[in-house]
Amino acid sequence: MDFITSTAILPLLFGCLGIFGLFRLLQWVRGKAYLRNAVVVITGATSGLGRECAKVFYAVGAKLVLCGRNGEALEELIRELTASHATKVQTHKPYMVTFDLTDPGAIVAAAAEILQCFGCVDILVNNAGISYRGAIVDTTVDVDKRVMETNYFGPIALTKALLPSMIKRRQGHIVAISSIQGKISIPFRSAYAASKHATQAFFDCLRAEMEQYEIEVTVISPGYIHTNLSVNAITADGSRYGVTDKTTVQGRSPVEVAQDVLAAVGKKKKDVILADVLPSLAVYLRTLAPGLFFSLMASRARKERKSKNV
Ligand SMILES: NC(=O)C1=CN([C@@H]2O[C@H](COP(=O)(O)OP(=O)(O)OC[C@H]3O[C@@H](n4cnc5c(N)ncnc54)[C@H](OP(=O)(O)O)[C@@H]3O)[C@@H](O)[C@H]2O)C=CC1
Ligand SMILES: CCCCCCCCCCCCCCCC(=O)OCC(=O)COP(=O)(O)O
Repeated sequence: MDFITSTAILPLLFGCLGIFGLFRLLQWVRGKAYLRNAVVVITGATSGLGRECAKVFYAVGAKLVLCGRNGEALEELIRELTASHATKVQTHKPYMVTFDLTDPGAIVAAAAEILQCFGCVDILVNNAGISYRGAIVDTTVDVDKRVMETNYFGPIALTKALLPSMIKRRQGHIVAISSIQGKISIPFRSAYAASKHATQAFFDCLRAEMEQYEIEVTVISPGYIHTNLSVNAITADGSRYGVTDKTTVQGRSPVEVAQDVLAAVGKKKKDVILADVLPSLAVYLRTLAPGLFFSLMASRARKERKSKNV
């Protein structure tokens, strides 16, 4: 046995590890080359994950178009990016476009401005979004619409405005930052979970339809991230939630998640879950044992109602 181990298994093992390592290295080099000088549009770049994505894409030499509603925050980010010299590759001063994703006219104008300025878009990262907290019975349909407009109709409108130029070039990559709540629905998040399920469905359809043009579609579904998402969430009556939940505080750092987003885009992944074990398992449970999953969610709703005395 010792003889077999030393003469056959170990060299085979090291050989496999070597090939795997080489494969990973090649993947990494190809990913970096794919992103260098690429025109990358990032929505929701003023804060949280979008801001950190801006930093990692900038550092690999992408030509950034940073989008958001707050022009001052975008200017500050551009100042911060251009002031840092911590990268070996040639970087490009980002361009900024301010618009609200709930305004269809502004989206069309923003897309036209970007195309006029850069001639094309290589990668669109649909990151901007808002969350929601509330019971369905208390929530006005206006609130449902606001969440859908920001998280679903806005991103798909921007995607549609940029797609024709990608199709013409037979080149492009659309990224949707969804959520684990695009795969499973948890109580008191109806509008948010619905908007993320719609996102998942739309971009899955898009991926299939765009294959003939060699346009890539990546849907990324993160678990909790420590950002302003919860504090900026809207409630049943449309007011701001204003609280940073414990789950948000305990979430992953947006710096790390942005690195995972960069890697997923560089590898042209189609569908990525960036969550801890329990939420990831919950996705499988929802498919394999839906009855059990629904009981767990009902119990979660009972507990939450009790803790809030509603
Ligand atoms: N944080 C988390 O736990 C998770 C987040 N996600 C997703 O990640 C994405 C980024 O969120 P995150 O960074 O966490 O949250 P933040 O609240 O920190 O960032 C949200 C971004 O979206 C922008 N935005 C919101 N509404 C609009 C609008 N109407 N028009 C244009 N831009 C808008 C905000 O810009 P402005 O400055 O204009 O408000 C801001 O830049 C979202 O899609 C979210 O659903 C997914 C899973 C988990
Ligand atoms: C085989 C055993 C399986 C055990 C499964 C147990 C089920 C556990 C349920 C876990 C639910 C996880 C919910 C995760 C939600 C999440 O990560 O959402 C990300 C967000 O988008 C956060 O937004 P929010 O506004 O809700 O903070």
